[in-house]
Amino acid sequence: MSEKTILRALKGERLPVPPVWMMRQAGRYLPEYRTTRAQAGDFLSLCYNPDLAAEVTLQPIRRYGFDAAILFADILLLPQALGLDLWFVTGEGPRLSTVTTAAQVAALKPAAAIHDTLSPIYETVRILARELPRETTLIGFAGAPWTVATYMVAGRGTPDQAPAHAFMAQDRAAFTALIDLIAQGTIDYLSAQIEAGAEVVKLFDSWAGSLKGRDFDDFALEPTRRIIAALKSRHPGIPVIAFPREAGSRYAGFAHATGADCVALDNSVSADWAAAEVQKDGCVQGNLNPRLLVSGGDELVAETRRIVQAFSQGPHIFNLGHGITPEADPDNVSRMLEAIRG
Ligand SMILES: Cc1c2[nH]c(c1CCC(=O)O)Cc1[nH]c(c(CCC(=O)O)c1C)Cc1[nH]c(c(CCC(=O)O)c1C)Cc1[nH]c(c(C)c1CCC(=O)O)C2
Repeated sequence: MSEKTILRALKGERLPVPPVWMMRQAGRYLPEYRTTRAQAGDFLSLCYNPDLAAEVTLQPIRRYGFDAAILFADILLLPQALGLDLWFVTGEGPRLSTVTTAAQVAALKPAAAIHDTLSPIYETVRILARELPRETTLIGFAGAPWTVATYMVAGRGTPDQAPAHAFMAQDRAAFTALIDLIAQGTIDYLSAQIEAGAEVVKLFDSWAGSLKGRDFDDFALEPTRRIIAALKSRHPGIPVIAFPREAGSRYAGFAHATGADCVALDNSVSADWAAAEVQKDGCVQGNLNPRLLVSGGDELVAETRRIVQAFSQGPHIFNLGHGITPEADPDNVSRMLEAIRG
């Protein structure tokens, strides 16, 4: 059987050793990333430089032999392509011009215009499709509409997404129009990544946990369902991973309701619960606390083995519950891989 291990797991196959990759595997914990980033100048220049973005995507593959590479880019490039200003403040994070009224939503560019800004990203994907080892799966990605909207409304990351909740409460129709525009842009953006060579796509809904009840249905579940339905009709056979982070009990049934082929789990849910309630609908991924790659030791090995064991009865891709942090020790990643692969 020569099909790539990640694609087999995404089709529902249970593998004796789970395939593995890590959220944020190309990043500041790697000295070679810091060197290339310095060469690019700043983070956004790195994202929009296809040769250097492909280089940093390949670095963790060379060092660790992960089963998947994730395109190096950012979820906030789409808001920039829709007309917002975007910049990164060193040590603080992203800043954007904001969208807080119906008139500002109406003034954004149409989804069809995004390719003018995003075409270098498609070039990165084309380079990677040529250069990756034949056993490595190439994952494209975008933010899910709610998470992207939280940054567009607040102009930055927020602990509780209060500005987006306030916009929603004040003018639900205008907020819905914003979500719809992002969803359409996301469909076009991910389609272009697939056409350039992405074999799997992932939707990051990092702030899904702050949506409750009907708001979760309207702004996390429904846009994800719509994006997946459109992608499946344009690109049958391309698997989609959904990451509704901190969805808690709403992880149950999420794959079924949205059509996702795999649900990525954060580290706040129990692996045993997720094995029973989420994995019964298909492949799962995630759950290791990224803090353990900073602290290492026996706890890292024990937790890694516990997660492998908990998900061993069904389709599973090993991953973290969130991105690896800059403080992580690269040697701890090797220890984690040894605990998985033996
Ligand atoms: C919310 C979000 C963003 N970006 C992303 C999310 C969703 C996942 C999550 O919840 O973490 C997704 C993302 N960001 C990045 C990737 C690249 C692929 C990979 O995982 O290796 C991916 C998939 C690179 C990045 N995106 C960013 C970096 C660090 C930039 C640097 O080199 O200084 C990287 C490698 C910057 C970024 N980008 C974003 C923030 C809030 C920040 C600042 C925080 C930080 O610095 O870690 C927005």
